[in-house]
Amino acid sequence: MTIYRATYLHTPANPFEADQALNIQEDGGLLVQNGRIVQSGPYADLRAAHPAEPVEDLRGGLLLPGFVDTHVHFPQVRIIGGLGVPLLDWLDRYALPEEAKFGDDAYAAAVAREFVAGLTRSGTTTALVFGSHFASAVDVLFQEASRVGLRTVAGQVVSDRMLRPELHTTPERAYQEGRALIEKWHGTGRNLYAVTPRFSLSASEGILESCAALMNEFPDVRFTSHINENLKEIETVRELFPESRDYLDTYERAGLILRRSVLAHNVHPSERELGAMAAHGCTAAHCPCSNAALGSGLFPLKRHLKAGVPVSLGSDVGGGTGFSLLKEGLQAYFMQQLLGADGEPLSPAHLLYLCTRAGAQALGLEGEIGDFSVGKAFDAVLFRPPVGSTLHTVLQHAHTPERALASLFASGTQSDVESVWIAGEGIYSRSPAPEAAPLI
Ligand SMILES: O=c1[nH]c(=O)c2nc[nH]c2[nH]1
Ligand SMILES: [Zn+2]
Repeated sequence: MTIYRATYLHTPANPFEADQALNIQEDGGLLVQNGRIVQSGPYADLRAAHPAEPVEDLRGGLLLPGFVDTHVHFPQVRIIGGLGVPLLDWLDRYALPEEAKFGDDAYAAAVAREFVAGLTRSGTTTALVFGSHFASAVDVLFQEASRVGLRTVAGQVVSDRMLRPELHTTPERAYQEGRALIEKWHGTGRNLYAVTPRFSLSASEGILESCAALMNEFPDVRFTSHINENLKEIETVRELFPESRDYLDTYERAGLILRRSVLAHNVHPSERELGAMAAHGCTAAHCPCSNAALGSGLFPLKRHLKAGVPVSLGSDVGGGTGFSLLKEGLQAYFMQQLLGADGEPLSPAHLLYLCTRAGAQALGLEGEIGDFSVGKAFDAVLFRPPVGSTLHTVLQHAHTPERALASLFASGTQSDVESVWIAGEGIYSRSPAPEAAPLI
């Protein structure tokens, strides 16, 4: 067993529903055995109860539950930063040409290393991942995730129209390849499978039916796709599905909207769609940096909350601008500020919840991860800014841990992550800063 001694913060309750949802231990202890938290509370109490156990001293930083990114694209790491165009042009110009390269397993393997490293060194310990259109590249992704130990929920992306021929499949092939991947990876180690049609614009009814066949055959696999991101996209989907009431209905009619479904974006929902998502318990993955970068719009968080739709956060790399969920939290906060009276004011507790427990709930993993309650896996990220950095100065002068958390969201980056654990296993540790080179 090990006692982790730290200032830790977590949200065992939902701050959108309960006051005092943020739990803070200023000099806290977490006793971890076989990767699980077995006792928590003030460090002094834990030490008194376990005088002989080794202690990892993590003071001087903030220890948070590992982040859960509920929308991120594996094959888009190398194209982060395609700014200045709306969604459909961005897909044509940046995303799809890059994704076409993933028929080459060696290329996919190189990017898989970059992708998994990008997530883990940002403090993300669980991710719902849009895989590749190529089944073998998805296999490569799961192999890399397993090597590192990242909790990965991922699937083959399927489409049969309007992208480019090499990215298209057929309903029969989508079913066969999906089935083989599920049998190999779903429930293997820390991996789970998510059935993943790209979006209704590129998916015929036949493809959506093949997705539903997989969901019915494997009742525990997750489902993810995109919805209501961009006005031109929504109009095209309306023309392609004249029988459907709205965008959500294209998935709903196929039986794909369930408690285990996560839909990215939902920037422009109707009231009917929000009501139906709430009724099914389906989550909206809010991707604020991507929405801002692609000019998709301002996410109506207040309407989601009022309707009772669960909301989580996604980085949406590469429409998004990087892997750090701190930045997504900050951008979510900005967006709600900019919405004025229509915005939902977000506190540091809301931001932490969105980065952690909300994602765990979206994926049906709230019994396992998402906060530091006793019994959960020790998935954690230690933010300890380098001495001399501005954030280090700010944290030293923060009056309370809650103020420090707000400052971390305001200006924390990947380089402030010192260590990351998944199920008690150290999977990332920042190497010490290199000696400064002499100027002359
Ligand atoms: O942000 C997005 N990124 C994508 O790759 C994509 N594909 C369909 N719709 C999408 N939206
Ligand atoms: Zn996306």
